[in-house]
Amino acid sequence: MNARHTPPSLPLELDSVGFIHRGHTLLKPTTLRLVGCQRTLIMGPNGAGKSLLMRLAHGLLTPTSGSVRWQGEQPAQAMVFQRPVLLRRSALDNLTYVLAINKAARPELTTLPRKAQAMSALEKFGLAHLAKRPARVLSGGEQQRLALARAWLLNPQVLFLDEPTSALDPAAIKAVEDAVREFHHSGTRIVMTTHDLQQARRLADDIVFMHNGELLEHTPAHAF
Ligand SMILES: Nc1ncnc2c1ncn2[C@@H]1O[C@H](COP(=O)(O)OP(=O)(O)OP(=O)(O)O)[C@@H](O)[C@H]1O
Repeated sequence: MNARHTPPSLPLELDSVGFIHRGHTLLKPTTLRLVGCQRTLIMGPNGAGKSLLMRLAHGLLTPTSGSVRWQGEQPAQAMVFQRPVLLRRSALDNLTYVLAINKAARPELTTLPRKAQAMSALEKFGLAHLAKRPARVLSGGEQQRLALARAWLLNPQVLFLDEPTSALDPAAIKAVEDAVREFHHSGTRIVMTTHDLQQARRLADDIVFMHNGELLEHTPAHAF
């Protein structure tokens, strides 16, 4: 493995994590332990609570009951959404910006000049020829690869991906899946939602199955 960093050896633990909104239980108390440098795919029908579970795990949302904790120091995390949120500037500048705003919190990211790091990430994800193009005019697949390049620069120990391929054609889906493998090989733990069982079989080490705001199963991928 060509690891860029030591993967989080200590697990992420969700202990009876629940989420109630305006009297409606959207996530029933859920206990989940993610250990090692695995690729965990979260599956289930629309409205099952997949994104909710992931946002709670990432810390974007606070549970209304239970707790989310990393045993040990909280690792560096990044998240890629179904529709990438990109700034109104060039592809290259979207990347240099993320390095600039993380300068204080993550000084280790600034060992090389920002532009050189950003260009190398664009090259890695096949976007170097689009460096100067405004990010928001890129195709859906290109935007998703740019979001992945941005996450790559942050060198996350854990990458959360929320249905990153649901709006993409087969070639773009393959590019995203290859990128997920690349993150995994570099030592990043993956937590990703998908509707696509075949994709889960291609990518997952373990699968979490949700239904109606409830975690029904957490199993190794080969047993799903
Ligand atoms: N922050 C929030 N506040 C209030 N309701 C929410 C919030 N996040 C999600 N919900 C609701 O919780 C339910 C589960 O949503 P979630 O997005 O987790 O489903 P999902 O399994 O990811 O579905 P899909 O496959 O359609 O994306 C939905 O009814 C949604 O409207």
